[in-house]
Amino acid sequence: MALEVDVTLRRGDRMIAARCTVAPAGITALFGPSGAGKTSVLDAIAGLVRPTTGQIAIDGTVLFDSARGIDLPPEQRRCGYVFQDLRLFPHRRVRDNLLYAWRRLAPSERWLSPDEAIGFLGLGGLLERLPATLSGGEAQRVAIGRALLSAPRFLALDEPLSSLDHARRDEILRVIERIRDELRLPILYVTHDPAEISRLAATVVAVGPLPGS
Ligand SMILES: Nc1ncnc2c1ncn2[C@@H]1O[C@H](COP(=O)(O)OP(=O)(O)OP(=O)(O)O)[C@@H](O)[C@H]1O
Repeated sequence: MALEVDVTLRRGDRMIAARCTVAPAGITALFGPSGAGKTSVLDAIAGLVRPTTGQIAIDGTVLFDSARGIDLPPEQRRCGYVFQDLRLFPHRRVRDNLLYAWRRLAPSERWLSPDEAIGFLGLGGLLERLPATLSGGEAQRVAIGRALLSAPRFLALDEPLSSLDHARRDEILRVIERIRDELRLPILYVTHDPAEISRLAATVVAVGPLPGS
């Protein structure tokens, strides 16, 4: 499944442009300096911010088309979004965070079971914990698990290593590589770190302001 994105969007007084094809398997990195608009582009793809113009489609399904007035709500886009600040539900235990979207899916839409996700991410010992008691790496794995259990067509990871120490970064990088290689899910990966891009062998898409804006 290829995700095709060609949009412009307004943020405050700036216009941001993004054009990319996210490959069916592998990692596509949205790269650019702080404030370039990378998170805004993920938000637009996920359906949280409405672009000014353009189209977003995945495998023939149009998620957004300004000219045709198509703007699918987030839950129909099936974007597994892992926010930079994770946004785990603080009052729900890990188990209930993981199952939040999964419980709302039709059984036919589910392609991963909770047991598979828990095993894949090594979350078995954390299920009764509240998010406030988790380490940064554990919380990141729970957020990735919650996204995977929402039966996504693709995963969007916003600077997933930014709040982690060196050892935890390596752990999460290995998780992301296994999602790429074993689950073979398209991954859109926001970073401003060239080392992450070369380690993940990602295709790079530059995000920046529209010339003249
Ligand atoms: N809700 C908003 N209203 C107005 N301007 C915004 C809003 N959100 C973001 N911006 C502005 O839009 C621009 C792009 O922000 P965005 O967070 O998308 O950049 P980024 O490339 O992800 O940055 P970072 O790497 O620092 O996370 C910035 O100038 C930011 O100040």
